[in-house]
Amino acid sequence: MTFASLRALQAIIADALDEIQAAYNAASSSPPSSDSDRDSQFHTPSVSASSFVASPPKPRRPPTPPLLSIPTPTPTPTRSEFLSSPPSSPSQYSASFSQVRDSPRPAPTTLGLDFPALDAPGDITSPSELLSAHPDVGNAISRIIAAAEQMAVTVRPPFLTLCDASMGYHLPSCLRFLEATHICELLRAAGPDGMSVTAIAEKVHIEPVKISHNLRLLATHHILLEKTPDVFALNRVSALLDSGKPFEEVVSVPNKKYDEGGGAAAFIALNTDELFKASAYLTDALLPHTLPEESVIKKSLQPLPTAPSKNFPAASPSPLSLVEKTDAISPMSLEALTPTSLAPPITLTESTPDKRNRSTVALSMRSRSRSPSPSPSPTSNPQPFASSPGSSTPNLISRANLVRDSPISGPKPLPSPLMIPTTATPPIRSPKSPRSFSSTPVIRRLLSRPKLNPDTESTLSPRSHSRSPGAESRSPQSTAMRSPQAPPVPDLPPYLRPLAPPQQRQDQEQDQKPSVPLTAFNLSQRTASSFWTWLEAPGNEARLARFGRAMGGSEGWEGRSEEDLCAYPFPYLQQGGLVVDVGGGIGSSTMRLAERFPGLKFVVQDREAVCRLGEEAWHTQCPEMLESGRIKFQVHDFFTPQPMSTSRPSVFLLRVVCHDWPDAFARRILLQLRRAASEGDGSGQRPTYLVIGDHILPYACANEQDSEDAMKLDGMEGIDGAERAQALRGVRWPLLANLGKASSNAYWMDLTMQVTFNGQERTLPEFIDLCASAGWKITRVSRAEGSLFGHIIAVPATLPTPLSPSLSLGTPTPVTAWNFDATREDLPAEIVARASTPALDMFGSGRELPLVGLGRGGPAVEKKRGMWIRWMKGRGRKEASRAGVLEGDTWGLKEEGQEEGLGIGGSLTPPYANPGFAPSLTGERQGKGLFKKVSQYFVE
Ligand SMILES: C[S@@+](CC[C@H](N)C(=O)[O-])C[C@H]1O[C@@H](n2cnc3c(N)ncnc32)[C@H](O)[C@@H]1O
Repeated sequence: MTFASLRALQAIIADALDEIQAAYNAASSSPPSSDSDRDSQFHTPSVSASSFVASPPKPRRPPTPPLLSIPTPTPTPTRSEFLSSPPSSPSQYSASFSQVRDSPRPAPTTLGLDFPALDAPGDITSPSELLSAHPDVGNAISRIIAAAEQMAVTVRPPFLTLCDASMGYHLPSCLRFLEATHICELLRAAGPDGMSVTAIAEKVHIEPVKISHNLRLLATHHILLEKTPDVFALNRVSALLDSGKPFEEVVSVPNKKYDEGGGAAAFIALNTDELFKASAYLTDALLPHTLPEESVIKKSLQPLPTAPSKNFPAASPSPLSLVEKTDAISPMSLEALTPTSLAPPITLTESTPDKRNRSTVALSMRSRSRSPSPSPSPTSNPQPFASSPGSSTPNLISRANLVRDSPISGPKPLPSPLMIPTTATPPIRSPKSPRSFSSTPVIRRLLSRPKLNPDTESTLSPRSHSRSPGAESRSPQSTAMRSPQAPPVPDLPPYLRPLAPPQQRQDQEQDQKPSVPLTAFNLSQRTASSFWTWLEAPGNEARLARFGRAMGGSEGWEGRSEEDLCAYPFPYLQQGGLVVDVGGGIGSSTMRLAERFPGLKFVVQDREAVCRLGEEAWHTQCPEMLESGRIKFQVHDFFTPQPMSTSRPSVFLLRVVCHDWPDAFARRILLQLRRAASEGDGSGQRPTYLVIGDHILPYACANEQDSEDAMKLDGMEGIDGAERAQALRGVRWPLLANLGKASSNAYWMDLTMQVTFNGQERTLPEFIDLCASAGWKITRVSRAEGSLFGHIIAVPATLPTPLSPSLSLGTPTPVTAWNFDATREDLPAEIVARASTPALDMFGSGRELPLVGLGRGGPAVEKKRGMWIRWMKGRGRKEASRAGVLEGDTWGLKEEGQEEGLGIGGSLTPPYANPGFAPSLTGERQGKGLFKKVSQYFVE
């Protein structure tokens, strides 16, 4: 059957190619002049207003076609035949599959308009590029990608497939290198003949051999073009990373690199930087016992032990010794010596050059290492790997520190033009002796601070690690690193500059206790802050700005056709209707929609720092819309009630917001919108529509339950487009039901959400449940071709009853144990101490906690458990209700009089009734947030 399967895949590719070619041929006679012209050629189905309200189910899709007969194999072309002529058309096999084709395959005719070429930068406004975005073409493209990948994996030796998958991490690394060094700007200027690595090296001051190898990996993956040996050029893919600005300009004003253009470069830079690093910690975050608390950070702060140990067998050479033996510093040695993510990348963080003082970072490092400045207060800069407030410079690592015993051989690097001049010198700390966790200033501050929520908390970061007193004796290097007589620091190439000096880092580490890992992101950045807070921390300004721009770049997920825009209910809204873009970022979606729907008004809500950036961007790009008042930015926390006005909004838009949050939080956002929504009056006045823009994940296998009955059970009945959203168009044997590789983007994003936020992309049934739990009924679903990005439209439905205490009390607060700071005086001291660490901010993680000590903890554990129970019985319940931190079936209070679960969460079993388990572990959803985490402490 394997050959049959391979031939079927081959036929799928051939058919899809024929379809694309026919579309191009048809278009070449009258190239599309605009989206609407183009769409009309393809008879884009019109969308009626009624389709946005509950509609009867559509006819089911045709039954699965019968399995295919095995086609006759073709003779294999000889090598000379292959080289002298194109291989015979695979379409000759297609006849065998005509029975399963979705539509008749158009016969290829004379080539007219050509498909965009891979080997040259394309003009995204050309008819050829525009046509490639048409949904029908996009669908054919998806089938080609899915079939080609499946075919490749089928024929490839499994070991090599695994090698490819397991070492694919170098791809984002090299992409980041390409983007951060602004090589695309150089290559654009060089034109189609490309640029040699020697010439590139002169500009970026990185060894030519490193450049060529990094770029060749990208060329091997069709992201760049190696025109001739060691000469590289942009192609259709890498051209997207080009800012369009001169190289010198992006070097001297890197913060402005993303201000124009489509945002793709910002999106790729974001992905390949903080998000990529977070992913490396996915398993560590899920299996915390594989990475004992603190060790992850200690590992990065001290040389690896040379003595045999459980984690590092003696055979592993110390990275320091590696450094000593080499002239250059490898990323691995840096990783071993420093936290992985360290400071913002050099290309992002610095301010514009100070014309008065063009001293470089390296120069300032030199002077610092000769005469350290007095130690500032330990709490003066809570961002250990970021710039000091008021400083334009991130903390830096001294290359000399790393290789201080082995001076760098070879010519001294030239001052790099990528180096960002700075006027500020980061503070340097004098060594301090290790202190206990609770006596550190930051912990004292945390213990005494007022009520917090996850998005206002201070960053507690890697410097919080106390070093063990013996660390220094194990690490002679570390003593030298601290020496004020450290040798002069050579100039650093830009990609090294974000790294924090070991001396500074080690000193800072003594100030704080580390956080317990929260998400993979938290582990990777050594911060207990939420991603959003971290992004707003001093020193991350450029990352924050980049994030906003990156969201604009993510528009590529959405289709560009009229049909895709019709996914929105906007054409049916009254003139002057108000669209509230909730968590709208800097307003990238709003900008696109405002241009397309001039009769509507928009409010973009977000966090204060983001709104500020948004306003700046709009003032530059389209000030008239702001000035006319058609668009407004509004600082608003979406966990709190919507600001109410006399008229209710026509639409609440939540684009790529729900996926940032676990269910309990997403539900809270939706509930707030539901409370502010108009239900409509059934005659004329429309309800407030909720539009969710997120990926909608199909299963990777066929869903045998795709029957009408199953749809009913899943709540999909009456949802226009539900069927199409479940079963992808064009899928046929032997393709995966989700079109495999063609859909991988959505599944990458799913994992990105997990590692960064404990969030997730969702399947349609998951969306239906989520919406229903917050009083919304989904009425329509549509999905862009090729990306699985979907638009879900919902209307107000019955609110769940009883409303959660938080909502009925009107005190919706993001649910984390931080909230319990408010009640600290009532808590046992042990809970206070624990709850005051960021460890409790779980973002509602549903991950299972280790059953440490359960049932075998002896009297000590029993005593703790007793304390927990007493508190829960007494103040806990009352305070939880008052603070409104508990909600619904998993968080919420039981009705008065119900004793189960000590009144907390109907699904929880009292710990005393089942002493073998922590309270959270018997819950339907494994318990969340405070209860889960606090319970953990009581069984540890
Ligand atoms: C993934 S971005 C999406 C931005 C925008 N919707 C878009 O598609 O371009 C999520 C946004 O949620 C915002 N956000 C996070 N927490 C928030 C909160 N509590 N209240 C309001 N906005 C918040 C972030 O600042 C960010 O801009």
